[in-house]
Amino acid sequence: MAMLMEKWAGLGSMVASILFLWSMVQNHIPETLRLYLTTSATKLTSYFNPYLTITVSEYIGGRFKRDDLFLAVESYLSDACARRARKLKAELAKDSKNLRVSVDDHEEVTDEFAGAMLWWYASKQQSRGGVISFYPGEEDRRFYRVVFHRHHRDLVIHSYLPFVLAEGRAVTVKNRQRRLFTNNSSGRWSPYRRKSVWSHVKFEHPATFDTLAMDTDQKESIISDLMAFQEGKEYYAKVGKAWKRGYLLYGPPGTGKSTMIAAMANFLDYDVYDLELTAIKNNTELRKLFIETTGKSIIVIEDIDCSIDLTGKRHKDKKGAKESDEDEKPKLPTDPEKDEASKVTLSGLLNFIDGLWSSCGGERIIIFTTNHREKLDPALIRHGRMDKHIEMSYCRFEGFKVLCKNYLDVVEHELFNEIRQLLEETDMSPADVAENLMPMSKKKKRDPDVCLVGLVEALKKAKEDAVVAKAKEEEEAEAKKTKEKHEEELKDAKEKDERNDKTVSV
Ligand SMILES: Nc1ncnc2c1ncn2[C@@H]1O[C@H](COP(=O)(O)OP(=O)(O)OP(=O)(O)O)[C@@H](O)[C@H]1O
Ligand SMILES: [Mg+2]
Repeated sequence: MAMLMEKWAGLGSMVASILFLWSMVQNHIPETLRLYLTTSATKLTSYFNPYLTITVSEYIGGRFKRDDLFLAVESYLSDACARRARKLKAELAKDSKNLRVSVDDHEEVTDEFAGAMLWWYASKQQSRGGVISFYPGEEDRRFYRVVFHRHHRDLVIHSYLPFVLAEGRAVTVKNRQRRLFTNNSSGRWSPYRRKSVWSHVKFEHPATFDTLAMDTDQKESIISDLMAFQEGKEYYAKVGKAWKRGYLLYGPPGTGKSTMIAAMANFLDYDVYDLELTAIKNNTELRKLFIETTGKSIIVIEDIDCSIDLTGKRHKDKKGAKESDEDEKPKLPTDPEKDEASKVTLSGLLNFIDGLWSSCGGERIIIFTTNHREKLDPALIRHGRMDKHIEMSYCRFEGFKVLCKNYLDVVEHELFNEIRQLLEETDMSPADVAENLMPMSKKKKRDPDVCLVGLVEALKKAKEDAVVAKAKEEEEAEAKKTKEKHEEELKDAKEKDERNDKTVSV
């Protein structure tokens, strides 16, 4: 035992001496020789070692921004490989409500791609002693390193790494907190802060296509349209069109236009830009706002007919006809030169939709909503600008069944036949139907029977009101007609009298 101890002690002192000697040599041999020795050692190892290594560092070049590939690798490994790792770390991702679990430093995870085995390590490089840096990441430079057999060199560089980049980006998009943007009035724009033109809050609307009450075929058609758009990157590039699509949602108030936008955003996982046209002074501001939007987003202009007067001006101007004076809304000049400084023009808006500025990226959906489609300029809503026109209509039985299931968990009821009949005969918006299915008074609680009886009563009342309103309307129309006829007769009589007077005087 004593001999063994002695041997170990001797070995220890020998190692210590070698290390000391090596540090002395390092300090005293010239820089070039040291470099030469290191390079030769690397060459020698690589001769015997068939494995290659690629390092992906956290900060490269512009030190303020984390490298895109690094972030993608981090997301990819957390999503695809973390289950195989035994040392993980968890953190609350920035801008996100989710916990993010990723592979911890010095932990190895294996991955397989097209028959090739790959080993990933996460690690960090300590900064040179005592340096306090202003730049983020300067103290601890984190990196990921992938090791693979040199046979797979081309596969890894040309296929695997691009695959990791795409997958990692997709995971990042999936996990991000989506946002609802609204445009600030230009008085609040700052020339120094690029992001001051839009303000945002978390987008947390719970609407989905499952909770949306509407005709099933129409719903299916919208969903397949959205899916085709989302997967259509190559197609749009092939036909030479900007990767964007326009939807016009029209219908009476409370029929679910805004809810549909939220359902679309949730379905596609997109951000929403709610563009308030009345807060914009001119086309230049409109253009700037558009440039500041990002891809994977829905740009919405709600109640387009109310925000600004865009109705039929092009036609009137073209024909040189007089402008109608019934409209009290602010007038929209068609000629940009005339009032460039103070107005958003129709042509400005058309340019906006046509994606003249699509050089700043694709994958955008533009949605207009209106209660009065007929009031809009046909140029604004022609196909190519608003590719799909979606009518949101009054609640019919199919829509009612969706609401009934969502609000009351009821799929069958003895009152359904009566309700079906009443819904065919009465125009009631889904918002009003929903209101009847969700009574907030304590007395009624959420008893489905009580709610449905209440709905039947409301529908009957709406039907009676509609009959009364129609009768009144007809009465008014009749009275107007009689009045006009009477005026006409008076006018004729007056003219006749005048003619008679003239004949007498002659
Ligand atoms: N088709 C629908 N499916 C499910 N819920 C609906 C539907 N339509 C309306 N609602 C309910 O009614 C409320 C109002 O709907 P929403 O704001 O989407 O109507 P809108 O068509 O945008 O109305 P407006 O024209 O006044 O803007 C929503 O909160 C939603 O809960
Ligand atoms: Mg709305």
